[in-house]
Amino acid sequence: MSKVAVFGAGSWGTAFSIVLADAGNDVTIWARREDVCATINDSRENPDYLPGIELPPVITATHDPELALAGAEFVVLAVPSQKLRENLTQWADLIPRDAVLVSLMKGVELGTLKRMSEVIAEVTGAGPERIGVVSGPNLAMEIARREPAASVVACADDVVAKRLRDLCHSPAFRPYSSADVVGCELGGAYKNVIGLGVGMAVGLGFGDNTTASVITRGLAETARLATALGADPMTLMGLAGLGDLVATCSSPLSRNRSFGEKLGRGMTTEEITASTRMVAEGVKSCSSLLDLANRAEVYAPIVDHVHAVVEGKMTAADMLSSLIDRDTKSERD
Ligand SMILES: NC(=O)C1=CN([C@@H]2O[C@H](COP(=O)(O)OP(=O)(O)OC[C@H]3O[C@@H](n4cnc5c(N)ncnc54)[C@H](O)[C@@H]3O)[C@@H](O)[C@H]2O)C=CC1
Ligand SMILES: O=C(CO)COP(=O)(O)O
Repeated sequence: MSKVAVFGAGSWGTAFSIVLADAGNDVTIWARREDVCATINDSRENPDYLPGIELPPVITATHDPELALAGAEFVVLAVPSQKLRENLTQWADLIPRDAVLVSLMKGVELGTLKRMSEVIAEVTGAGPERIGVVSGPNLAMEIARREPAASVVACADDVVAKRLRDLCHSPAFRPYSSADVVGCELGGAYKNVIGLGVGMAVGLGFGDNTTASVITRGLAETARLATALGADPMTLMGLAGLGDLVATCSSPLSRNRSFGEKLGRGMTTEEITASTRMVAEGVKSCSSLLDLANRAEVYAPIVDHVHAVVEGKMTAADMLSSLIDRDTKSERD
């Protein structure tokens, strides 16, 4: 049994805490809101994010980071990507020096264009052997219901990747280890943007040919950027690439796909953002991924077009016409 601190009591932080508890660990969740801590501790539920799911007794919640981090062997981070730096800066000095930091987040920081593992390294000074990533087709509500699913746990250090694998292998959750942190993180961040694009097509009333085309060309685009930035292309063919893309783009549970669907039906980004409490990471990361692609001189037409719709510079209908209108080219280019 390991002692794990999970920072973030949203959908995925809470669902992954269930996985960790089912895998035999002692889990303390840090929640930003004290009322969420009280509800988790008293009612064994987190109704704002996972209504109807009973949390195992081994999970407790606290608003005090020091309490959550005391003796923690693993520190799991599950706050919105754009909020990681400001939060982690406050917690960094409290983190035990030998604890492994694990990112559950799927985004790229605006401005710095850093992946979450890079933000973690910068803020805490932890080396690559102390930083892991979990990414795969893991819609929080399905995981919380213990529906069978697999995922990838990546760390540059093979021994630590295997420890992470053991840490979260539960009766319903099967992790595979990998050394490709870059591929897993970029696969996870990019699929959110492709999910927005697919959602737009659904919102416009288009069918499976359109969505399959966006998914497949989205995967090509993801692999193009990720490999240019050092990822193994095979990672993108695996659970953290294709697997996550399929789950996100097929599921009405995906916040990114749902957000895109509303854009496709004509709502604005501001209207949709105001109507939900949950994060759709692609709305911000489309901008940072586009900047990353431009910096690496990688052609990224889907991210470019999704970004234009999110920014209100193009309608979803014009986005799809414009993507089709482009000069034709080889499928492998
Ligand atoms: N929900 C899912 O199915 C999955 C989500 N992820 C990723 O996990 C990360 C977290 O997402 P979710 O838990 O789904 O989000 P969520 O929207 O369900 O919850 C976000 C949590 O962060 C907290 N939060 C919001 N603003 C904050 C701030 N300024 N400082 C500190 N905490 C703040 C909220 O109170 C909430 O507890 C994201 O990067 C997401 O892409 C990854 C896999 C699955
Ligand atoms: O990452 C996810 C599934 O793997 C969750 O997707 P959404 O953030 O779009 O809900």
